Amino acid sequence: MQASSSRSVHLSEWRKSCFAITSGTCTAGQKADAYRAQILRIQHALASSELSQVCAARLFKRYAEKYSAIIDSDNVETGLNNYAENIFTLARSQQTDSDKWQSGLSVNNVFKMSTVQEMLQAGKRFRDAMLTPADASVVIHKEAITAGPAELGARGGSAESDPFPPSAPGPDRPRDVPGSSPLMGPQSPQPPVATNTPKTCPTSAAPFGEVVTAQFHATPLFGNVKKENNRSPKASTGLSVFSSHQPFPSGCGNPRERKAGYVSGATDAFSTIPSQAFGGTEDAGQREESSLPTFKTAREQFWADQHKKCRQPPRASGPSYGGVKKSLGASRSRGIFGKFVPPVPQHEGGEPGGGLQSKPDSAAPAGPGHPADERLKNVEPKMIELIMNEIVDHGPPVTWDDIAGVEFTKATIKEVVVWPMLRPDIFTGLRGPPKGILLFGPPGTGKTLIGKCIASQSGATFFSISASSLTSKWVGEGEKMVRALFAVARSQQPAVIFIDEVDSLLSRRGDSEHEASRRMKTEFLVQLDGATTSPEDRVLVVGATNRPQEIDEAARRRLAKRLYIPLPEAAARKQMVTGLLSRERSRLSEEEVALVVQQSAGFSGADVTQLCREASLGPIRSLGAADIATITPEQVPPIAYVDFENAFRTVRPSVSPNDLELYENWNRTFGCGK
Ligand SMILES: Nc1ncnc2c1ncn2[C@@H]1O[C@H](COP(=O)(O)OP(=O)(O)OP(=O)(O)O)[C@@H](O)[C@H]1O
Ligand SMILES: [Mg+2]
Repeated sequence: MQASSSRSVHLSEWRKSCFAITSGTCTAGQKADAYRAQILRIQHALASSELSQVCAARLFKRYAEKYSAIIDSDNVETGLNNYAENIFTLARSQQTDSDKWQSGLSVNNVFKMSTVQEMLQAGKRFRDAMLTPADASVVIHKEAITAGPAELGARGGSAESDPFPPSAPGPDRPRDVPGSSPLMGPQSPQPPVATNTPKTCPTSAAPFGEVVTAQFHATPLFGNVKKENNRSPKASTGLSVFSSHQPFPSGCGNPRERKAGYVSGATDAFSTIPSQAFGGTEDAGQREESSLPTFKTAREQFWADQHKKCRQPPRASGPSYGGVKKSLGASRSRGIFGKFVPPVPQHEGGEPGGGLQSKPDSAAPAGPGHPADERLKNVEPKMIELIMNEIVDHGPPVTWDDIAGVEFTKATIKEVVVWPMLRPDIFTGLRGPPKGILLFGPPGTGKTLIGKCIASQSGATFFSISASSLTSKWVGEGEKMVRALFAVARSQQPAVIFIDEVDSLLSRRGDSEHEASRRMKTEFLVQLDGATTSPEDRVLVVGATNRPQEIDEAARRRLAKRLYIPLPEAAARKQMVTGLLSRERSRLSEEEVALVVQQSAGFSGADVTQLCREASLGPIRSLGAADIATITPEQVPPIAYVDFENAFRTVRPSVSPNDLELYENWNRTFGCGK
């Protein structure tokens, strides 16, 4: 009964104020009063559970916007241009003494406020005591840390989000009581509780921050101090002073911002997370910090110093092994210099684990003369990074025994790649290794496999480069990429640059060819020739191709060791077949294996592998579909000769006799084998 009568009272008041607002005869001040009254009524209704939170939030937002529009407007007829005073009034639930809604404060006399004076003094002190920007930052933080917690602790919450001083009247200061509305204390369903309102007004911090920042911007040191000030004890004091009803300048700051803050703050206030009410201010501070470059934090200064150090040559580094492909840079924390990956390790002062690993059996020295840096000084860091990504460091290791046949080739490669890496002191002068090797032969004979074996066994930094990695990643700059490649390889020596399908990179230069492509090839030849390298440099280029006749004649000369990788002979095929069958269950007799070897004459290594794969599927095919679903691996029948017979029906040699003749001719003409 009582409740219904109070509701009807509210309703009639509501109607009255609605009429006052819409009548068109009331002044801006009256309208603002009416809106304010409505806002307070909404708060009251919410506190006494007459309105749902959703409904109250919606109404509050609506009236807050209208109210804000009037007090912010500088139109003398429709607005009050008196924001701050009215916010105070709203906060206190009192009407201002000033009938005219004019603030006693002006922009000038705001600087006489003790709080503002304090801030200015603090700024001056910082400026005077400034040693470096980093030091200043430390001071600011220190102050915030030393003085802040006491105040925060006393308040039992965020000083920023609670504009009330500890001395504010207790009952009217609802704390963060779980389940209670942030607007109204749980035990205060009394009409308008003014002290709750500031929580709905994050703008209470905004004008403050704006004034302070405007002053501090005069000195570069405080270029981005806004956030610090908001956090500093002085900022807290300022907020306390502000909320303890000290006058504050009106008209400072952008009314639209204030309005937005007010309205969003109002919405926040209706959420059940009071501490969010001031979140927007904090974020804004962070954004602002990043946009003002004049001030460096200690961390930024540290990074800048580090960066300077990185640029300076002194980096004693031994040659590094290329066990780092992809992991180089990818696993690093790059910090603010994200893109740049130093191509050589930083043993001193570098990031732990960030650089390259030490090459275990590295023979070549890089040493204290920092040759790596010297070599790379004219190379773009981005290109260095791309090249470093071509270093091979993973994949299953391939041993020399995994390569069947090609004994002469294997011996030659050991001679020119492995031993010189092990004993550079012996392999000098005439015994010095060649600068380039060309592996050529029919497809599927193991050229790439040999490349992988060199990568695993040589102990050198192994760059696996394809024409596409030199051209497509850096369109039109292939020439520079080639230069970068050799520069990086020299810095990582001993190094092997393996170029699979080298014909696509070093095909004969033609008239119709694109200029960029020609230039890249020419650069490659220059680098390969060693004109730009010293005789001690241990960089070996290994090219592989199944189209040797297409290689540019100048490149052919530079790839001095041209090794023919022929189709595997019977012994090699046998080694392959037995090797492959040893990993599966099979019941081929010696004679049957010999038959398979005999029948596979003319097969390449890849063909033999394919034959064995096909044969291995024979036992499975003999099973029914139902058995395949249920059978265990052990129950799969072993591979038999009959499976090879069937496989021979589908697997054919991939190299034709005509093709073979071309290779053999080319080998006779240009090859260096026996
Ligand atoms: N001599 C060999 N010993 C063992 N396996 C071999 C040998 N030659 C070829 N193979 C098998 O054939 C596969 C293909 O070989 P690889 O890719 O090295 O041929 P390639 O000469 O590079 O061919 P292409 O000229 O077409 O690039 C290898 O993965 C390996 O399984
Ligand atoms: Mg290949």
